[in-house]
Amino acid sequence: MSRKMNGCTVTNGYNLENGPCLPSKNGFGCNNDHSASCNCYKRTRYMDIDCQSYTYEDIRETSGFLLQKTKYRPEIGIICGSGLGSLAESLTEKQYIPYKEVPHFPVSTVKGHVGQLVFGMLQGVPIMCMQGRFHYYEGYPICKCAMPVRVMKMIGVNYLIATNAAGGLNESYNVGDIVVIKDHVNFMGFAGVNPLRGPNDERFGPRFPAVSKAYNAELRAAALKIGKEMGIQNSLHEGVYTCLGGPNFETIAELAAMKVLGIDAVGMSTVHEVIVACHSGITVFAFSLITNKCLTTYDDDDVANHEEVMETAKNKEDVLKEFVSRMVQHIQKIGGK
Ligand SMILES: O=P(O)(O)O[C@@H]1C[C@H](O)[C@@H](CO)O1
Ligand SMILES: Nc1nc2[nH]cnc2c(=O)[nH]1
Repeated sequence: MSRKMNGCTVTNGYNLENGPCLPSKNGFGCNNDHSASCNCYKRTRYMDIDCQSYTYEDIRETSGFLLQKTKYRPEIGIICGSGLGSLAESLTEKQYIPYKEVPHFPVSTVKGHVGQLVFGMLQGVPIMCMQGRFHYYEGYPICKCAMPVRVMKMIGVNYLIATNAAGGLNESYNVGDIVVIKDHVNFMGFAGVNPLRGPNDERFGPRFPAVSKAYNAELRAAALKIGKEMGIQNSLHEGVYTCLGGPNFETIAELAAMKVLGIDAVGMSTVHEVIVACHSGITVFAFSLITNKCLTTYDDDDVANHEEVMETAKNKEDVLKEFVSRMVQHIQKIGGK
C-alpha cells in the first residue's frame, strides 16, 4: 500500500527508492527533500535494514553537543539497568541532561528507566551515567540501542560499567545476588541481530572485532575482591549472561535449553552495548542483579514480572551503590581519571 509521508511515496513503510522515509528528527541536518544528499535520508536509509542509522558525523554531533553542555570530561561511563537508576544518585555535583534534549538520542520508554544522562563526581572521579537504557523490544534497531556507547567513547570514556536486572537461571543464585559477567551468549546475534551489522566505519572500530575477552579479567577479579571486603562474597558470583529480545519473559522450555548451554543469568540488554564498547576499545565491567529466579518447572505457581524486578532492585540499592563506588575507585587507581 502506498501513501505520502514527509514528501516521499512510502510503500509498506518504506520509500523503495530511498529507504525508509521517517520524519526528520528536530531538523538536524535535514533539508526536507529526503534525497540522497539529505542527512535525514542518510540517517534513516539504513534504519531497520542495514542497521547503520548513525554516521560518524552524527555521533560527533551528539558528543560535541554534550561536551559543550557539560564541564565534565569523564573516562568512566555507567549504564543503569532496570530499577538501578539510583546508582546515578550517588554522584555529587550532578548535572542532568534529558535524552530528549540530546541530538540523535533515542528516548527511554520503559518503567524504571528515567531517560537522562547524569554527569557528576563519584569518589572524586568524573562520571557519565545513563539513567535509562534502550532495549530492542522497545522497537529500536539494535544499533540504536547501543549508540550511546559510541557517544561515550567519543566523549573520552575508556571504561564502561554496564549493569542490568536479570533472571537467575543458575540454581545456586538467589534473588538479590550480584553476578559479575564473565562472558555472554549473543542469542540475538545467532539470528543476525548485531549492533555492528551494516557498513563498518573504521573510525569506530574494526570490521571483525574479537569479543572473546570482552569482560575485562582484571576488573572481574577486583570485583570479587571488593565483594569479599564488603562481606557479600556469598551472594556474589561470576557467570554467563544472555540477552533475549523480550519483552516477554521466557518459557520453561526456553530456560531448559539455555541451562544446557551453560547460561547463568537471563536478561534483555547489555550484550549489544558490550559488543559496541569492545569494538571501540572501551574496557568493560558488567554485572547483573538477580531480580528473580527463572522458573524452570511447569508446576511453579509463580510467574516472572517487572514489578518484582523493580522491587528487588530497590531493595539492593545501597549495596549496589557501594559496590559500584568501590569499582570506580579501583578503576581510577589502575588508570581511569
Ligand atoms: O535494562 P535491564 O536489562 O536491566 O532490564 C531488564 C530487562 C527488561 O528490560 C526488564 C524486565 O523486567 O528488566
Ligand atoms: N529475559 C529476562 N529478563 C529479565 N530481566 C529481569 N528478569 C528477567 C528474566 O527473568 N528474563
